[in-house]
Amino acid sequence: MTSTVRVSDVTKRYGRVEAVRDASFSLGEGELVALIGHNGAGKTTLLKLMLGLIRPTSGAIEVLGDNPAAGEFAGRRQLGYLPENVSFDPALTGRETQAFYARLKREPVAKALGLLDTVGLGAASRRRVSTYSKGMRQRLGLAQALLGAPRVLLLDEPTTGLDPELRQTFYDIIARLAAGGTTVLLSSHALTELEERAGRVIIMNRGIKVADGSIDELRRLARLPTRIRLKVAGLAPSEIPGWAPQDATCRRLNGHIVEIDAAPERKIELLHRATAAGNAVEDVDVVPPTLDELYAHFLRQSEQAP
Ligand SMILES: Nc1ncnc2c1ncn2[C@@H]1O[C@H](COP(=O)(O)OP(=O)(O)OP(=O)(O)O)[C@@H](O)[C@H]1O
Repeated sequence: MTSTVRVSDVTKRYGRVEAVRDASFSLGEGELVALIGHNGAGKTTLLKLMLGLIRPTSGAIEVLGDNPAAGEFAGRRQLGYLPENVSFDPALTGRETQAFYARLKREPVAKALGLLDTVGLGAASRRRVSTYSKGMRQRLGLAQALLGAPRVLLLDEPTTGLDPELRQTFYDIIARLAAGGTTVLLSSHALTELEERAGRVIIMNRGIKVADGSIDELRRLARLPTRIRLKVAGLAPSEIPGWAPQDATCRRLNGHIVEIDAAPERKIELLHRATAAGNAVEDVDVVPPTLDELYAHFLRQSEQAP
């Protein structure tokens, strides 16, 4: 996979605050990567470094083969950015706004206006931005970020304030871009919606990268238990079935459900036990650790590190 972004041993200090400390990672073509972390974890700082808006205190950044902070950054036209708070001139229409940004980026205006349809703003494009809802302004921001078919797309909390349907449209658009080879990096707090969508997750805590991998890789590393939920007939209200392993945590969820925490390597054995002849198991759900739980785990681990 060709790397489009390389962050090597980057530290960014603001006075005594270390916004980013010793961060290193590469992003590849076609990757859809979520950058997650608490407020102040360093996410926006990383995006600004990649955009060349600020320079690292130490370390090096390369975007599309260039230093983004160098005066003449050739890759800039292939870089799309959606800031956390998009703000546009309220007196301009959607079309006028998009045309303005197209000229700034030296892109053909007609093609740029077509992007308004892509983000579902075609019908509202002749209305003033002052009449747009938050979600519509966010779509306009995305249309602006998509100008010039970027090879790298940086999105700062792009789904905040979007309703579920818009979120779906939004993820469909960026998934299509990633499938076409664009590197998409999005910072977010919305962990549940990222779970099935991000191919890779980078977790930041207090400026430090504390985890980096696909959700499956993070699950393997974290070794958190998988919850096995079984619907068992004929149990008394607080009864735990005799076949449940003594050394595993078991709990009752409601009248019928027994929930067992299974270490990753014991999942299959437990399912065998549960479904062995004679057991009254009527249904089973296997619930692996969620991104929320993985995130909490890696944060805890980094806080406990010496
Ligand atoms: N221009 C600045 N001057 C001084 N400190 C700054 C500046 N920009 C960021 N910081 C500090 O750097 C740290 C990281 O900030 P950053 O904006 O990167 O966090 P973030 O992860 O994007 O947070 P959020 O989720 O709240 O947007 C914070 O402690 C912040 O106060």
